[in-house]
Amino acid sequence: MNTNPSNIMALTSNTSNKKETVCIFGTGDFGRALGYRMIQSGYSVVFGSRQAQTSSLIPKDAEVLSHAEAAQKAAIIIIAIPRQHYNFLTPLAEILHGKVLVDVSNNLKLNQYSQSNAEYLAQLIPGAKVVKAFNTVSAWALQSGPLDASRQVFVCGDDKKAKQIVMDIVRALGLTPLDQGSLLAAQEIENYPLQLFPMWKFPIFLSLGLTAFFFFYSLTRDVIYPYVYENKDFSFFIAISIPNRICPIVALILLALVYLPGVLAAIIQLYRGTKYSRFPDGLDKWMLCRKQLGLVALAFAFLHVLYTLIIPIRYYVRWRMNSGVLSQALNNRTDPFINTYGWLNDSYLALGILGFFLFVLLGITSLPSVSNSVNWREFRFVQSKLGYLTLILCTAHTLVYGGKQFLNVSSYRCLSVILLLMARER
Ligand SMILES: NC(=O)C1=CN([C@@H]2O[C@H](COP(=O)(O)OP(=O)(O)OC[C@H]3O[C@@H](n4cnc5c(N)ncnc54)[C@H](OP(=O)(O)O)[C@@H]3O)[C@@H](O)[C@H]2O)C=CC1
Ligand SMILES: [Fe+3]
Repeated sequence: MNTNPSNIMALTSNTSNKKETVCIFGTGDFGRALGYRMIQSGYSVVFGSRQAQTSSLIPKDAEVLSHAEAAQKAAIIIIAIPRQHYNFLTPLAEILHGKVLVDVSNNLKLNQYSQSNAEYLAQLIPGAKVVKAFNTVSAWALQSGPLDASRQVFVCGDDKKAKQIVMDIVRALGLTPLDQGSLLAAQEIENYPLQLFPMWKFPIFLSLGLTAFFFFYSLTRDVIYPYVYENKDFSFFIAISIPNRICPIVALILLALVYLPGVLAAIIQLYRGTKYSRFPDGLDKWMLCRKQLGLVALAFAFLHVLYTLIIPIRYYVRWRMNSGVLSQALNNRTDPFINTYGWLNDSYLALGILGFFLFVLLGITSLPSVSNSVNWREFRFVQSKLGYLTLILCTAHTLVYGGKQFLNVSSYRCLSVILLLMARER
């Protein structure tokens, strides 16, 4: 029997071109895809299958044997079989003793079993060294080459050497191993593929909610009110004017929400007098999705910039400008130049430009490739100090633009439309 330590040592020190033999249990989609890729990378592959016959789908350089025979040929066995069939391994426990078993399995639902698949496997075959890996790459990604899809492979396991061997294989296949620690991490790793943008959910739903709210608010104020009380049709505002009002407000609120949880956390720590206690669950989750909140905010700010840049070419704006000029000419009057207005207008634009510039800078430094190249203190400096400065500049930009007038007019107009609706109901 081909058991362990010396065997494993031999494997790690093997640097010649022809790499060691790897055994794969299961000739399903994933087993075949992995086998194919391993053969390409120079490994010898033996499949362990219930039917020891080659089908045309199986890579032709691979051998197909019974489970027991195949297991004896290699020190590493990849179990490409769904968890519910794992009990067929129990009779093989003796052969599997001391071997590295790689669990690649996924479940159909989040936390489907109380125990992770990898821990279950370790419990079934106590003498084996179980390593969790490969579950986050799909059979499709393995076959379509390393250019597509995610290259990250999360690896965890209790035996350091076994984990190292698996990580070397991952690297040899052109993928990037990420050590996640002991087998306790398996549950989390098994949940990854089942999550759909977990960190993006809250920011996206929140921004959609805010957008809807401010849309109806502006619709009432700028379209319905003039239509009802002044019989004017401003419905075309829906295309540009209203979105351009929504974008900066939502961007600003989201950006503020990036920095609010930090402040709340500090208050909680001061109040409790210690930093060694857990934050409430909601706050914890909120803190974890700050980067995503910030990026959604940046997207809204970007839209606001685009909408603002096209203002001069809008028909409505050109018409208003022309008719202003005409009415001055017709009435033989010249509006005086007011220096204060010049200052107000230019400073609000300058604040907006600087605010947006810093906002983009924040977004860029949150990219992994950039944040990896700065140290923690530099990252903190950019994300916190510059972040607050961005928030201040953008808020000032909005306030100077006339937030006060906006709120007063808005609440008056919205209220009158609501009152009218209520009167109609009666
Ligand atoms: N498909 C994918 O993209 C991914 C799959 N995975 C995981 O890989 C594992 C295999 O998936 P996949 O290849 O898609 O599944 P398949 O259904 O295609 O293949 C499963 C294989 O398991 C073997 N098998 C089935 N029932 C039994 C049994 N009762 N006893 C022994 N062996 C059995 C069979 O192999 P044989 O006929 O040779 O005995 C079968 O081909 C799963 O745990 C899955 O979660 C992980 C990441 C991605
Ligand atoms: Fe603006």
